[in-house]
Amino acid sequence: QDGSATAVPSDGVEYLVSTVVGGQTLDLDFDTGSADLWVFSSQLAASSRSGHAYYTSSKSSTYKALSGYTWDISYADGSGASGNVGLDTVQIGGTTVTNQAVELAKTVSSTFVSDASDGLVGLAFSSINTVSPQQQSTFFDNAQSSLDSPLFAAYLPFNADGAYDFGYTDSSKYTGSITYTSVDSSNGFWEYPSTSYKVGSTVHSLSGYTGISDTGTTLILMGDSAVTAYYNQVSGASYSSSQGGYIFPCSATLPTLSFKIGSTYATIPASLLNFGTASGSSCFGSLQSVGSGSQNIYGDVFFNAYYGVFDASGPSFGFATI
Ligand SMILES: O=C(Cc1ccccc1)Nn1cnc2ccccc21
Repeated sequence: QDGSATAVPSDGVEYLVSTVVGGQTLDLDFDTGSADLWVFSSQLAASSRSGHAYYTSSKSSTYKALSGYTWDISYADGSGASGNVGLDTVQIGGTTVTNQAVELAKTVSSTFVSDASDGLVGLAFSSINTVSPQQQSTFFDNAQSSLDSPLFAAYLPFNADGAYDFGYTDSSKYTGSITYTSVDSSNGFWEYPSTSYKVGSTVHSLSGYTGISDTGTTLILMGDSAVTAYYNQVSGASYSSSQGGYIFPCSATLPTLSFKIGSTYATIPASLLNFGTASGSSCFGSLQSVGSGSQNIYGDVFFNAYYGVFDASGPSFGFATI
């Protein structure tokens, strides 16, 4: 059944959604860049659980263990988690899935211990789910048959409560029309061609590049050529190895950044491209390097400017100004 769940900004790093798993409430990070639903669990060492709500399978009357099933995920930022698997009822807003694969963490990397979320809800394609010996389906894949339309949407306004809508798009959350582009799901991501960008009004080619809509990434991550071209237009900008990215004087004037999603440019306003104070009078850029490869990662900063629609029919990705 269609529904909407509130997404609350946390530390400016992620948006958390209150989710009920087997009657137990956890604040989960919705991640369109991965496909595992995993939770902090009673199987974690107490030191790893500190500061977190966690799931205890023995306290759920609807939990069913999947004997011998395991999961082990590594994310592009070097973090990771692993554990075992069961089935339980998961409620997100007004949408409920019974017999959802719930991945119980036995280990989590240090970044998760210090992070605010109590686990993740993967909303990429189930083809990249890590459960073995039988891959499991995402919450969205399992929910689709009960939704009016096989889609979900992310509304993540800057420094304000947002929402994930399941089964419908909410015209009160965006202006103008939604522009859609075909998605190539062969890598398991919501991925599409992204072959040009603009720094201010200057157009640059990015031949062969794609973009990924990834709510599990905070910033906008692009190839080094784009990142260099952008910060060359910012007075006093430099790469700081100690800060782990490009910084600039907080007083600097920033150009806008636009990039093609399919054939339509999305434009990120200068205000969103200053991620905030790095140290002293230096500010950290919202645009950073993705490292190697030809996939740009359009994270939460993109969704601060655009309502994003993830439509399984096609599949396609749509965006509209918020
Ligand atoms: O890993 C990343 C950021 C990243 C770094 C380097 C290259 C490409 C992307 N995002 N992410 C997406 N989903 C995540 C889930 C957990 C941790 C990080 C997550």
